[in-house]
Amino acid sequence: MSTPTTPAASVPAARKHTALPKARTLIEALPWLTRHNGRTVVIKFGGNAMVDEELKAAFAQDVVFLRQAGLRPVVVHGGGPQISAQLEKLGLESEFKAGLRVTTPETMDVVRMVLAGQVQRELVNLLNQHGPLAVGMTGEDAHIMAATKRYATVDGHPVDIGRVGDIASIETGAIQALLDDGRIPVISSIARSTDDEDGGPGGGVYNVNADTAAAALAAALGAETLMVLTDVEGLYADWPNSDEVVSELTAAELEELLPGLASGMVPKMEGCLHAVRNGVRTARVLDGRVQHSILLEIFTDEGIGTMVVPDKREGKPTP
Ligand SMILES: Nc1ncnc2c1ncn2[C@@H]1O[C@H](COP(=O)(O)OP(=O)(O)O)[C@@H](O)[C@H]1O
Ligand SMILES: CC(=O)N[C@@H](CCC(=O)OP(=O)(O)O)C(=O)O
Repeated sequence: MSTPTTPAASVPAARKHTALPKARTLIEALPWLTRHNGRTVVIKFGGNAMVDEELKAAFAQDVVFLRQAGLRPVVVHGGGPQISAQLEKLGLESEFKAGLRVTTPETMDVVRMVLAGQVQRELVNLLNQHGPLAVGMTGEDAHIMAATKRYATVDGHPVDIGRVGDIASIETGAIQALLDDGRIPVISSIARSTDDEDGGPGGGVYNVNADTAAAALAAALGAETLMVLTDVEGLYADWPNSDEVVSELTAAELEELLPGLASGMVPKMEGCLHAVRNGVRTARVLDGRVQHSILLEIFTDEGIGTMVVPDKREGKPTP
């Protein structure tokens, strides 16, 4: 007597669940998860990218996702438009020279109040909707960032723009301790002064461009990646005449382009150059107006924006 068999046609090749596409999406991210596990990522969130509530909430989700996926995200935030709005409310004017805010001692008080008391608090609160993760600090805390006076270069000449600083040194201890503890540091771009003569109102601290601060921090932390979120798609090759985005360029190529760039992009691209010249594997400028731009950039092939990579002799970047 022969053994009964089930007709082959009635055996499904593989049982498919309706949620299978979700599993596929997760599995697609596996190589990226493996590659970035344990790596530090510094994310600069620009004031111009913080335009609406949904975007801010999506930004917070992305950062928390990175943390839960085993990366070590650090947020450095800007707030230029928010500072300008507060100055206007107080009847004070905003003036920029070579892309840097002219910062009187009075302005410095407003910068500090808005960045540390308003923008940073908002980001910390958004991140902490997902758990006790974010801790906000300014560069003054635990000597994280020290700065010296910075002059703007206008028509080739140095111009005094008040309490604007350039990073002189960074102590990463407090940030590393927070990262080791599973927290997400959120840093405002204010630095303590190392100049001796400081004192009086607004004395002792400097207003640092947030792109500059993020790049310096990325280099000091030995970050894998610096991500700068802003309100354009990336670096436009021929701004403002065309919207063709430069998708990738080397440090040497960027160095050549820098003198021709307009303010706004200057501190970002200078920061990207500084980062990749100082050990950061890739520096990217992303469109912060695109929801989940961080996840799209880190976990998919469809990288968006502009990526700066080191020159070949500086080491091969991770894609
Ligand atoms: N080559 C360029 N490519 C893209 N944007 C440029 C370029 N040159 C100047 N910009 C300007 O830089 C701006 C981004 O810088 P900024 O306003 O300081 O943003 P954020 O607040 O995100 O730091 C863009 O909105 C654009 O107006
Ligand atoms: C010296 C200087 O210009 N500091 C900036 C700091 C904030 C910042 O950089 O904010 P965004 O990233 O949103 O432009 C300012 O006062 O506007």
